Amino acid sequence: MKSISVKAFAKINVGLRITGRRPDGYHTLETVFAPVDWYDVLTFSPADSITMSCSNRELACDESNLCVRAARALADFAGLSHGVRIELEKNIPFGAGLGGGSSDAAATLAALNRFWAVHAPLGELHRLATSLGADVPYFLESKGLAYATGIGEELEDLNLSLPFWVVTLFPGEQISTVWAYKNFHPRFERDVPDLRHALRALCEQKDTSVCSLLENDFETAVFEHFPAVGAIKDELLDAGSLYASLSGSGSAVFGLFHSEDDARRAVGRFESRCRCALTPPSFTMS
Ligand SMILES: C[C@@](CO)(OP(=O)(O)O)[C@H](O)COP(=O)(O)OP(=O)(O)OC[C@H]1O[C@@H](n2ccc(N)nc2=O)[C@H](O)[C@@H]1O
Ligand SMILES: Nc1ncnc2c1ncn2[C@@H]1O[C@H](COP(=O)(O)OP(=O)(O)O)[C@@H](O)[C@H]1O
Repeated sequence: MKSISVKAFAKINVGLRITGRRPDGYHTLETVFAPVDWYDVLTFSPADSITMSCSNRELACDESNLCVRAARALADFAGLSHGVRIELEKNIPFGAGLGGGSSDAAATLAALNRFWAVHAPLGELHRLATSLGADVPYFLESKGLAYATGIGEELEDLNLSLPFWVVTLFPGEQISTVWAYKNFHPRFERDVPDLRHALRALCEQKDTSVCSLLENDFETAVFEHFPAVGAIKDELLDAGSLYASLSGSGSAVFGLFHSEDDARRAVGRFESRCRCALTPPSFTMS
């Protein structure tokens, strides 16, 4: 069998409201995931056992890696003892709130489902994905903007796309998701229209007045503990972005821009200090 290579894209959260805490400790939330043009490349080749290598030596390639965990979860589900060699070209920063690990896990599930001819039904893949991480189903099931509730695994395709240039910056701080969920300032009770309304107005009418509804509930705690991250957001606004926000639990920050020139100028301003990605309007994962 031949090798196959696939891209695993990063996401940003356009608005993120934490709405409650479940008895198992997980938090319920309301968010909109959007894809950005920053991706890892995974290559799968035949092998006798499940093995993995990665272009970034900082990332463990053992049983803790989400690619290996996804491969094992699928093999266990299918009752197979097949092997695979996974090579990960890691480009997406981790501990960034960009979902890179979750995207790698989803790409592994989808690719091995074909590579090993498991043909697991979608419902089963969704269950496996959720067991690997709350963000994993998004990468498995969507290519564009998706509205997420539950713990992030209940998804609705919005059939919308962002009509803006997106500049995504990684300030270099690695922030653990567990830390962020322990330290955010809860605001569970809120009487606001749901994020779908805001996204529809923003995408269909370019109505930027709705941006005030797009808070990210991690920002206060993250900016208190990592002031440099808050400063990057302020600088993005200063550079002309119509809206800027932390993505997920950080530390990545993104800004939306009307014009390509302004977005490229912003990249030029930050690229010597931060890893950056520029995403064109109406971007989808493909
Ligand atoms: C915050 C978000 C926003 O999209 O993304 P990131 O910033 O990590 O990219 C997600 O909720 C992260 O999802 P994901 O990274 O898949 O989380 P998981 O691996 O399932 O969970 C890691 C830990 O985060 C906490 N957790 C995660 C999701 C959730 N809805 N409630 C939680 O409380 C739990 O303590 C859990 O043990
Ligand atoms: N394939 C992978 N890519 C990235 N991180 C991984 C991977 N496998 C396991 N991890 C672990 O998951 C953590 C969170 O990674 P990631 O999902 O990229 O960030 P975030 O949750 O901030 O979006 C990393 O710090 C790392 O310890």
